[in-house]
Amino acid sequence: MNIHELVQSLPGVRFEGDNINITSIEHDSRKVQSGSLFVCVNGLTVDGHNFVGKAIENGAVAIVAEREVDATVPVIMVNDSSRSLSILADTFYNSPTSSFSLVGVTGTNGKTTVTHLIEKIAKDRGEKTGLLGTMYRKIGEKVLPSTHTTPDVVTLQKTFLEMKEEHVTVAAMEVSSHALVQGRVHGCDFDVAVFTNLTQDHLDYHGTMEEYAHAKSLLFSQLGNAYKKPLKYAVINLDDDYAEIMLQATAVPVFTYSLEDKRAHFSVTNIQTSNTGTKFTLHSPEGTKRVTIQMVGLFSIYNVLAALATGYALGYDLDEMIVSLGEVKGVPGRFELVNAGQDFTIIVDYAHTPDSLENVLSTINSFAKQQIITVVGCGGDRDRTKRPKMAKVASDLSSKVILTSDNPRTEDPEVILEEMLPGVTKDNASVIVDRKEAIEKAISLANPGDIILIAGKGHETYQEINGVRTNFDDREVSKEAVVFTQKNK
Ligand SMILES: CC(=O)N[C@H]1[C@@H](OP(=O)(O)OP(=O)(O)OC[C@H]2O[C@@H](n3ccc(=O)[nH]c3=O)[C@H](O)[C@@H]2O)O[C@H](CO)[C@@H](O)[C@@H]1O[C@H](C)C(=O)N[C@@H](C)C(=O)N[C@H](CCC(=O)O)C(=O)O
Ligand SMILES: Nc1ncnc2c1ncn2[C@@H]1O[C@H](COP(=O)(O)OP(=O)(O)OP(=O)(O)O)[C@@H](O)[C@H]1O
Ligand SMILES: N[C@H](CCC[C@H](N)C(=O)O)C(=O)O
Ligand SMILES: [Mg+2]
Repeated sequence: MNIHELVQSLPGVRFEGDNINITSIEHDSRKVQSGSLFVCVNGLTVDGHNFVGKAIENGAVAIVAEREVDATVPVIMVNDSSRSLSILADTFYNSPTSSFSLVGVTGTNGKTTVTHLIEKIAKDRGEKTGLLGTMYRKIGEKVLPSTHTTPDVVTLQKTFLEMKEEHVTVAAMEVSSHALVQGRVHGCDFDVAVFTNLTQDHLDYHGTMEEYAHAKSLLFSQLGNAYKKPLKYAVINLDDDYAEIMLQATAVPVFTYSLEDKRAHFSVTNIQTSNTGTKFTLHSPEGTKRVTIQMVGLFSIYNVLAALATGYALGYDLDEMIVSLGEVKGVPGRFELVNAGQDFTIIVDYAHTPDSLENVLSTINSFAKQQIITVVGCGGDRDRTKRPKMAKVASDLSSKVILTSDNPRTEDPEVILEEMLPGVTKDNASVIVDRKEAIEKAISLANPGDIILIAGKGHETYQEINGVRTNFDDREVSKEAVVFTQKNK
C-alpha cells in the first residue's frame, strides 16, 4: 500500500516525502522484512525506538516514531505510536472484521469455554467459523498457534484477513483486559460483546479491581464505534458485581442472563446437577425450554447462557442451539477427565484464579463421596496477591492439598510457594516443588472413589521455569503415573 494513503488515516499527521510502497506494518523489529513500515512502541520492558537500526537492517523502508530517532529512511512523527499502530493496521488490512460476524468475549473466567460454545452453535448451522484465544487461532478447521489470549494488533488483523480470505462467516474471540488497555482490538468491528464475570486476577498489571473493571468495560464502550455494521449487541451476566459498569459503558441494545434475577432476558429455574451433567429450565424471549448439558457445575450454566444469548443476538434458532450445546462434552483442559483405568477420578482443569478454583472445587464437593485431593500452584510473574487466596480455597475445599509449581517463569518456585502457604487454613497441605512429583504423590495417596483435581494448567503442554519452556502435560503426566503405580502394585 502507498505510504501516503496509510498516513492519511492518522488524524493530524502529514507526510510530504516521496511515495513508498509499504508491504507490511510491524512493531517488532524481529519481524520486519523488506518493505515494512516499522512502528516504534515504547513498551513496559523495552523501548521500540531503540530497535530502529535493527528494523532498517531487516528492510524497513519507513519509521513511525514518537520521538526523534536516528534513521536512514523517512520518519513519520506521531503523538501516540501505539494508537497509530492500531489505526495503521486497520487501514493496511482494510478492516477485515467488517466482512464477517465477530463476537468478542471478555471476563476473568469462561472466555475460552464460551468462545468454543459459540463456535459449536455457529458451525452446526452451517457457518464457516473462526476462533481466537488462549489455546489457538482457528480458521475453519485449520489450527494456528497462539502466543497470547488476544494477539497483538498486527497478528490479529493478519489473522482476520486470512479469515476473510477463507470465507469465514462468524468468528468468536477472547478479549483480554491487557489487550483492551493496550488497544490490541482497536479496529475490530464487533457484532456482539460478551461479559462473563470479573473476579480477582492480573492485579499486578491493573493495580486495583476498579482499574481491572475499567479495562474490561472498554470492550463495551468500543462496541458503539462507527464501523460498517449497523446493529450491535452486548451480552451481560447480570449476576456479576461488575455488571453495572459494563452496562453503563455501552449504548447498544443489551441481552442479559442470570441464574438469580428473573428479569434477565435469559434466566433459569429447576436446576438439577450431577457428576455427569446439568439440567435446567431456561426462560427466554422465545419462551420456556428444558435444557440438558453434559458439562458440570453452575459455572457451566453461565457459559451456556452466554452462548445462547449471543446466538440469539446473531439471529440463531434457540431450539437448534439447545440441541448443539447438549452435544458438547467439554473443552480440552477444562474439567477434563483423565482415564487410565484407575478406580478413582482424575480431573485436569484450567482454574488459575481464586474464583475459578472455588467454582471447580465446590462443584466437585457437590458430588464427591470420598476424599478430594488437589494439586495446585500459582504462576510466576503474575498477580502475587492471588497466591494465598488460591491456597485458602484449595485447603478449605479439599481433603488434602499438594502445593506445587505452575509456570514459575522468571521467579524462584520456592518463593511462590512460600507466598501461597499463609493462605492454608487446615492441617491438610504439603509442598512438593516439582509438579511431576506432586502429581505422582497425589496418585499414590488416592483410594478407590477419591477425586484428584489437578488445577491451573489445563490444556497447557509446557512448564516454564527460568524463562525456559519444557514439555509438560498434566493429562499425560497423570496417566503415566497411574500406569506406573498399577504396574508396581
Ligand atoms: C504485560 C503485557 O501485556 N505485555 C505485552 C507488551 O509488552 P511490553 O509493553 O513489555 O513490550 P516490550 O517487550 O517492552 O516491547 C516494546 C516494543 O518493542 C518491540 N521490540 C521488542 C524487542 C525487539 O527485539 N524488537 C522490538 O521491536 C516490541 O515488539 C514492542 O512493540 O507487548 C508485547 C508485544 O505485543 C507483548 O508480547 C507483551 O505480552 C507479554 C509477553 C505478556 O506476557 N502478556 C500477558 C500478561 C498477556 O497479555 N496476557 C493476556 C491474557 C491474560 C488473561 O488470561 O486474561 C493475553 O491477552 O494473552
Ligand atoms: N463462567 C465461569 N465462571 C467461573 N469460573 C469458570 C467459568 N467458566 C469456566 N470457569 C473455570 O475457569 C477455568 C478457565 O476457564 P476458561 O479457560 O474458559 O477461562 P478464560 O477466561 O478463557 O481464562 P484465561 O483468562 O486464562 O484465558 C476453567 O477451567 C474453570 O475452572
Ligand atoms: N492467561 C493466564 C494463564 C495462566 C495460566 C497459569 N497456568 C499460569 O501460568 O499462571 C495468564 O497468563 O495469566
Ligand atoms: Mg482463555
